[in-house]
Amino acid sequence: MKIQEIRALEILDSRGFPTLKVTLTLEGGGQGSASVPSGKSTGEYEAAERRDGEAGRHGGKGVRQAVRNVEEVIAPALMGQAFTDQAQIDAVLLHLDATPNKSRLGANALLGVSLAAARAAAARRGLPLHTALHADAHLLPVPCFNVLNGGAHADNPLAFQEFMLVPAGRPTYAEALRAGAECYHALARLLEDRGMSVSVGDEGGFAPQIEQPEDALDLLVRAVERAGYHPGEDVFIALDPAANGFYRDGRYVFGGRSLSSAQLTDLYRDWLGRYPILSLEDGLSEEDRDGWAHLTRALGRRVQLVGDDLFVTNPERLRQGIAQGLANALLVKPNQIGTLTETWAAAQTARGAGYRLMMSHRSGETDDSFIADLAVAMGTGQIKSGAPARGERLAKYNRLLEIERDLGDRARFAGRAAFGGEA
Ligand SMILES: O=C(O)[C@@H](CO)OP(=O)(O)O
Ligand SMILES: [Mg+2]
Repeated sequence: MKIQEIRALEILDSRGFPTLKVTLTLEGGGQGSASVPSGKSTGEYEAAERRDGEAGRHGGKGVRQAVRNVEEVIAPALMGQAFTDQAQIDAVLLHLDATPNKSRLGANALLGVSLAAARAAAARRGLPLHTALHADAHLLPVPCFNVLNGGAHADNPLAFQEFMLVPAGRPTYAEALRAGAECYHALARLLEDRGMSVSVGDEGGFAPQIEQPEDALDLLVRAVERAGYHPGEDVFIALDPAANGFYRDGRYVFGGRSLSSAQLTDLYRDWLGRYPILSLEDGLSEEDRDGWAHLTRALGRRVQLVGDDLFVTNPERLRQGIAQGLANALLVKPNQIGTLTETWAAAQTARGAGYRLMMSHRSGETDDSFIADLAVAMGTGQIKSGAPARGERLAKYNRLLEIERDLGDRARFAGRAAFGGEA
């Protein structure tokens, strides 16, 4: 395939900040577009977004330079060349940028082109994206709904960032989505009954004025029951404390507490006995590698331990972490690394080591649903895309409904097995 044209456009993300959308056209037909998300609680070692120096009229820093890099550097280098596959295109992107963290052209510029190319290639073949990426993909991921927001994603006093409901015990993806939405509404009624705010955070989850993570966990369990589901059978819990956010001078400071790494691990162990928790992401800071090793030894057989900031979807950082016995699952965020090929490589490295995979959105999102198809193509068995409300979150969840319907009898819902462990 030969690339005929690549255009980029500065658009706004779900927080009203600039990001970019790339459209790539192939010679002889086939066009694809992709929009790039943006995180707020970013890991230290994520690939660098290209942002302009000055805050623009949107209040956030623009991506005009990233747009120019797509149109003036990347497009001329790719146009007219014949490519046989995605890996070749991504290799040229890496070569053009030639920095370890994509800071020259910007991981946002590279990813936009990389994903748009995948879409264009699928369109040319007349295939749905998930099928084009992996021919017999048929595993529908368990959706993890972030229904209570804290940390960097909300202005409430809750230090832990994400409290997710995981309807892993439902029979199909569509039933899981329905359960998530019903629990979300039940939670709203519960909060209203208690006179608490139902305003929402960046990912569409509620952000009431609570401070203690245990209060949030209790609310989740009550909401599941109120919606008529069984906690620990139909619906489970996943957490993303995003512990970098409350790590101060070697201690974890939240809700009036100051805990050592070992004490926080003990607290998590206690919660595993009290709440139906299936998954714990970034339970400790990325800097606290000894703590991570201890956490993994202590709880890794009982619960999924996901590395997000810890691994930043980077195959090399993941390899180091695996060698040190850190975590047992990888959070997959394409924009942390910058190309589709490297995202696959990270996922494959994780799989090879027996680590599980959770596909993930960013807190700043667009209506692009690429990660829904990618989750199916990779067979991650898990996806988190925020609350079951707000368009940019539902773009992914609703896309998965279409995929499940289109796969028909071949569709399989990953269910509880996707999380391993005993919980
Ligand atoms: O920490 C996370 O997992 C993400 C997505 O939920 O947040 P952000 O995109 O702000 O890094
Ligand atoms: Mg995270």
